[in-house]
Amino acid sequence: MSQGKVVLMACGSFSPPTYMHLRMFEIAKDYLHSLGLANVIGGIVSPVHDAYGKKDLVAAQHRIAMLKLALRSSTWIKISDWETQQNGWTRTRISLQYHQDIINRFLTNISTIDDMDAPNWLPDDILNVNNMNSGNSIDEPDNLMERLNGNRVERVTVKLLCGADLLESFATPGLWSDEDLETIVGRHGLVVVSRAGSDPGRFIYESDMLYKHRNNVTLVTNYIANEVSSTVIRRLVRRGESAKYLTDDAVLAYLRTHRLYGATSSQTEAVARCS
Ligand SMILES: Nc1ncnc2c1ncn2[C@@H]1O[C@H](COP(=O)(O)OP(=O)(O)OP(=O)(O)O)[C@@H](O)[C@H]1O
Ligand SMILES: NC(=O)c1ccc[n+]([C@@H]2O[C@H](COP(=O)(O)O)[C@@H](O)[C@H]2O)c1
Repeated sequence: MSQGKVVLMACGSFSPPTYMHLRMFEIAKDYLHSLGLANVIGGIVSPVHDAYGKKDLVAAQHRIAMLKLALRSSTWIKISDWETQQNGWTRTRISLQYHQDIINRFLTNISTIDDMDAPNWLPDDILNVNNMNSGNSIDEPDNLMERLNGNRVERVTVKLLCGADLLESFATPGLWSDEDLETIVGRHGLVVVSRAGSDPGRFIYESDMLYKHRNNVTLVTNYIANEVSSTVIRRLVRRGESAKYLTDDAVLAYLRTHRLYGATSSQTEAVARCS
């Protein structure tokens, strides 16, 4: 059954962004469309706050700058700096809910956000509200929204897009609250891209909560497996080795210019000579 209009949101460090961080959006969108599971109308990358404190997490300003470079050719994936602008780390449930609320409020033009400028992470399709609302059926009518707007409005669901390793982190004691997971999986939904060394199907089967909500979890097999990760890029950069073709050249140039992850000036000069 179609899950209606969906925005895919990926949360993470993106320190630095890799081709796989962006590739997973394309793989997921194609899969959902090809099976008629959902109409993906946008993608959001939400880098985590500096206070998340993960090893090698460089300042959000750098991670966002690198994401902008990596995404400059994308027509549909936007970057939200909302998490990075908060006073501290934001739980993923809160972030999903925030972005979903803003999108749906924007669509229905509820008075509380009348004077709100459209955030720059808002998918282009959302901005074109008239197109959004023409001739669409409603899967789950929201009477409040209809009453407020006087129109038939199809709500947008923001789903968490992640790799199978993030799904498996749900079992790490103390990392996620049961209540948050219930909301993330039950109300938003997950789109999980396979990753070497993970068995998300088994993981779902072995979790009562995930099994209960399995209709709201889409597993996407990445047949063009690619195990590039931020860790791999940081390691290569630290060792003065080439990370070319694992992420955008402009991202590599940026991290060298700013001496991130132990990049050295000689690497900077080498890039400058080659470009
Ligand atoms: N190669 C990959 N295949 C599938 N999903 C991936 C891959 N690399 C990253 N992801 C997903 O991207 C999201 C953001 O992850 P994150 O920023 O932690 O990237 P990472 O490359 O795994 O980072 P690090 O190496 O620093 O742990 C997560 O949902 C993660 O599962
Ligand atoms: N309880 C939670 O909401 C929770 C727990 C762990 C990680 N996360 C999120 O998952 C992402 C994980 O990123 P890393 O894989 O880089 O650690 C981050 O965006 C982080 O905020 C959320």
